[in-house]
Formats: sequence, C-alpha cells, structure tokens
Amino acid sequence: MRLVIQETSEKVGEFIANYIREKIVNFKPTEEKKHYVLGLPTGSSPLPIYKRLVAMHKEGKLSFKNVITFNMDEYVGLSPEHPFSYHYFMHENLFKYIDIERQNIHILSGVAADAEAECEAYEAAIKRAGGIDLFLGGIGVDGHIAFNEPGSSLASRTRLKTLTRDTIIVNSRFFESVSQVPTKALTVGVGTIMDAKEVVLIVTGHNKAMALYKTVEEGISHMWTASALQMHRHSMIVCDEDATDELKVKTVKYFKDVESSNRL
Ligand SMILES: N[C@@H]1[C@@H](O)[C@H](O)[C@@H](COP(=O)(O)O)O[C@@H]1O
Repeated sequence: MRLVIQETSEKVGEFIANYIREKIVNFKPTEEKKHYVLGLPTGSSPLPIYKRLVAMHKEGKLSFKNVITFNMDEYVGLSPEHPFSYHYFMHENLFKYIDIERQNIHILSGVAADAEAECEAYEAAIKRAGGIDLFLGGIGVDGHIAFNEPGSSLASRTRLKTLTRDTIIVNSRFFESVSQVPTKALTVGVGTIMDAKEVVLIVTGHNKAMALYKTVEEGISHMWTASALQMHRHSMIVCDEDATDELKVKTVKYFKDVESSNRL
C-alpha cells in the first residue's frame, strides 16, 4: 500500500487529479481500441478533485471522450433528478462540465423495481467494460468504503445495504433533516472494488483520523471495510496532515521518506 501525505485537502485534490489525468493520457483510450474505466465516489472528499478535472478539461488538457465511469453507490428511493441523489451530485459536480458520452456513465438506480437484478446487471456491465482500471474512493468516519458498512463481507459484490445509524447521521448534513436520509443504498461490494486494477482512496480531515489509523496500522477487519485494501496489489491512499492525527509518528515518517525517495 502506498500512503501519500499532503499538507491540505486542496493539495490532496491536486495530487489525485494530476494522477488520474496522467493515467488517462498515458492509456491513450480510443473508441475503437479501448476505453479507460474509472470508478467514482460522491461526498465532500472528491470535490476538490472534480473541480480540478473540470478545469483541466476546460484548458484542453484532458478529454473524457473515451472514458467509462461506474459510480460506487446510490441511495434507495431517490430518483436521478432528486437533488440529494448521487446521480444529481455527479451531474452537478462533474459530468455536466466534461465531454463524457452519456452512454458511458453508469450509476446504480435507486428506484429500480428489482434491486437485485439492478445490482447483477451492474456487475455484468463492469465485466463487459473490461473491469475497472482505477477505482477512486472516499472513506466514512467508521472506515466504510462505498456503502460497505461495518460488518460487510470483504468478498461482497454489488448489492442492497442497510445504512448504519452513524452513517445516516453523518450524511444528514447533505439533507434538510436526519429523517430525510434514506436508510438503504445500492452499493458496489468490497470485492467489486478489490477487483479494480488500481484503487485510490481519498482520506481528508481530522474526523477521518481513526478510520485512517484502522485502515493502515491495524489488521484487516470487516468492521473497517477500507482495511481490505491492505490485500490489494495496487492501492494508494492520499491523505492530508489532519487525517494522520491517529497514526504513529514512525508510520508518518516512514511513508514520507518513501515518497521523498520516490521523487529523487
Ligand atoms: N457512500 C459515501 C462514501 O462513498 C463516502 O466515501 C463517504 C464519505 O463522504 P465524505 O467524503 O463526504 O466524508 O460518504 C458516503 O457514505
């Protein structure tokens, strides 16, 4: 696992946006040949990244023409037009500003009549796209990745999940009241994320410090589902200084040393 520590959340955004741009540009995706397949999260953590990706696109430095995206999750019961749905979030913060083809955007439907069939079709669509090249993710304060709440199987696939009370309360900041937050979501599984060729996790802010500590320094546990990344062959966590508050000084020094020797 690579751990990159940046001073601020803005710098984390800059680092990851540059990283993604480089990946897409070097891949040279073409319509005939192959698309670059990105997994994407919602939440406040990816916002600085999306802002920069949009800016790069506006400056003509990045095209999404041959990029396919799969979002991590969606609330059950919210239609794509609902202002608190993840469909709406993605459209408002990224998709409406870039040149991605409508048919290349994939987001689970929170209003599917048959949730199980919706999840199975999502897994099949990922397979058809050739798998995910880079899955970008955020993390919950309880260490969840996508909506894989504590206790989720680390081998899980896309499915319906009941949200914990903690997640409902934390996510209520995007709604008008706690009672408006849906209690269920459709989410890719930990196994779905682990199948990606590469996983990049954004961890910013002091409120994520315990989750980062559990993910990096403690053992793999279904109670902190992001810790499964310890078993991934190509995972990178990019965090800010605030998020390192619970890490050992020795751990922080080590990963900083590794990064500075990488730059030599
Ligand atoms: N399902 C999402 C996760 O994918 C996200 O990582 C997490 C953290 O969100 P934020 O970045 O706003 O802290 O929130 C939600 O629960």
